Amino acid sequence: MSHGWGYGPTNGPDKWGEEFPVANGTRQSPINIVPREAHYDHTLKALKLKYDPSNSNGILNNGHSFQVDFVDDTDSSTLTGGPISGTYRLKQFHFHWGASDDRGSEHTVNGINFPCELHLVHWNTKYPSFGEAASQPDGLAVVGVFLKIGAANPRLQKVLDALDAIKTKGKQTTFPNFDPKTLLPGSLHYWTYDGSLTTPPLLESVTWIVLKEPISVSSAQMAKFRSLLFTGEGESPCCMEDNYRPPQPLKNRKVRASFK
Ligand SMILES: O=C(O)/C=C/c1cccc(OCc2cccc(CC(=O)O)c2)c1
Ligand SMILES: [Zn+2]
Repeated sequence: MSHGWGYGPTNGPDKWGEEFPVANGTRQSPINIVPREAHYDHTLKALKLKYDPSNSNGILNNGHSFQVDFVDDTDSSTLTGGPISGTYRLKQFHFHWGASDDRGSEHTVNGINFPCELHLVHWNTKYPSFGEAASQPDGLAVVGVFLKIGAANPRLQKVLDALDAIKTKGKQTTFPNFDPKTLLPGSLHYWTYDGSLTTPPLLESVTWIVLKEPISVSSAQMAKFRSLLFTGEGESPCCMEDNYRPPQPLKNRKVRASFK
C-alpha cells in the first residue's frame, strides 16, 4: 500500500519535504497575508474572468479534496488581465477546509484562518498543456477565494448537492453546466504574489491571486464538505477535513495589492 502524501500525522505537510524537497523552496504557498505590508501597485490590471458554463465537465473525489474539472481544449473559459500577461485557461476548481469552522483556509490574513478556501486553477496557454505549464515559473495562475461563515450560499449548494455521489476516493460523476463565476464575490480586488502548488508536487509555478472579499458559507454547508472521505470504498473511513497546508515562509517575496 503506497505511503502517499496526505494530511495525517505520518504523511502530512510536515513530512512532504522528504519526498518533495521543493517544499523548503524559496516561493512556497500558502502564506500569511499582512494587508498593511502589501504594496499597492497601480499598474496591476483588473481581473478578467470569462467562464463558459458548458465547459464544466465532471466532479471528482481525488482523495485529497474534490475538484470540478473543465474542458480546456479552447479559450472559452479564461483568466486574463490582473497581474498576468497572456491567456490562462481554467482547468479545475477545488477547495480546502477544516474539521471545524475555526480553520481550513490555506492563506491567512493577519494570521486569521477562514473555514474554507476555493482555488480556481488556470494554466498559461503559451505552453501546450496543464502538465507542461505546471513545471514553468509562469505556468499557472490560481485565484483563491475565502469562504466566511454566514448565510447559506445557494450557488455553492449546487456543488455540495453533488458530493453524495462522490463520497469516497476515486469516485466521480458528471457535473455539467456550472458557471464558476457564481462562486465569486462582488469585488475582484486582490492580493498577488509568486508562489507554488499547495499540495505535492508543490511546484513553484503559481501566480497567486487571492481575492480580498470572501463569499459566504453556512455552518451546515461546511458540515457537507466534511461528509466526504479521504478513503476509498471498502477502506476504514476517514473524514475529509483539515486538508490544508499551513502558511509557509515569505522569504524574499513582496505581496502586491490591486487596491488602496
Ligand atoms: O502524480 C500526481 O499525483 C500528480 C502530479 C502532478 C503533476 C503536475 C501538476 C500537478 O498538480 C496537482 C495540482 C493541481 C492544481 C492545484 C494543486 C494544489 C492545490 O491544491 O491548490 C495541485 C500534479
Ligand atoms: Zn488548492
